Amino acid sequence: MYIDKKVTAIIVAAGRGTRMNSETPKQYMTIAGKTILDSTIYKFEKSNYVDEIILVVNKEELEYVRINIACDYEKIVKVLGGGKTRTESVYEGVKMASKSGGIILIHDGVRPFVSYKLINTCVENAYRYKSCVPAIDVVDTVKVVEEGFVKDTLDRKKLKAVQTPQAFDCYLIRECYDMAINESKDVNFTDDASIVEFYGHKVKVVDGLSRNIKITTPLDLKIAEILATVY
Ligand SMILES: Nc1ccn([C@@H]2O[C@H](COP(=O)(O)OP(=O)(O)OP(=O)(O)O)[C@@H](O)[C@H]2O)c(=O)n1
Ligand SMILES: C[C@](O)(CO)[C@H](O)COP(=O)(O)O
Repeated sequence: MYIDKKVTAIIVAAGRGTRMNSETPKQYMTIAGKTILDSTIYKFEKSNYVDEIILVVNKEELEYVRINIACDYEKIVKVLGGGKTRTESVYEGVKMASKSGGIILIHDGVRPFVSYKLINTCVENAYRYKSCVPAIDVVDTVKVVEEGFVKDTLDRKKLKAVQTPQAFDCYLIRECYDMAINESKDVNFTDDASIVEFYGHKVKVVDGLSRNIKITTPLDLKIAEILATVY
């Protein structure tokens, strides 16, 4: 499909990886000889649709990343310092990318197994619908638990587990993020689409990929080592 808009990928990698329990932030851990962050950036560098990449990292690592990582990629146009939460880190990228007039992809730096096809699908659907997220079916039964007892069992047929990249028209995501940051600091948004939904916009859902895991825990790292032998 011909996309007559600039496509900017924001890769957020400013987290500390507390659930990984490791001194080195997980995005700098190595799998199959490459850091997780390098493997992630590579997918966007080689994507036919992506024109430029904005990388968001911890402020303390800015210099290191600029010198040792960013210079290896032609599409990285900016390395920015992130914030205390994922939302704050994404916002730094959104403020910069929204000047492009195009499409913004927002991706976790710790999802290196994203495919080129999924990136394309998200861009194409954001071009058409302004917002798009990839999602997979939930395989467990999900319950609402309060004070150690089940309050409710949710209808699994209606549930999806959402991944990144999440793709948006740049003006829409900028407007929603501006409002969220300025007005709703108490709301706990765990992904970017939630912010767009919160302000009443529809979000298109496309099929995600089981292998597109977010490397979060030591077990995920073991799974990632196996996935890296195949993808
Ligand atoms: N302040 C933050 C927090 C998270 N992230 C990024 O958002 C993605 C998804 O977050 P998560 O897996 O939760 O990473 P961490 O915050 O590092 O992990 P934890 O919650 O276990 O500390 C990661 O690429 C992470 O680096 C970020 O850019 N800025
Ligand atoms: C954005 C996300 O990856 C979608 O599944 C997820 O919500 C990030 O959550 P985290 O709390 O930063 O791990």
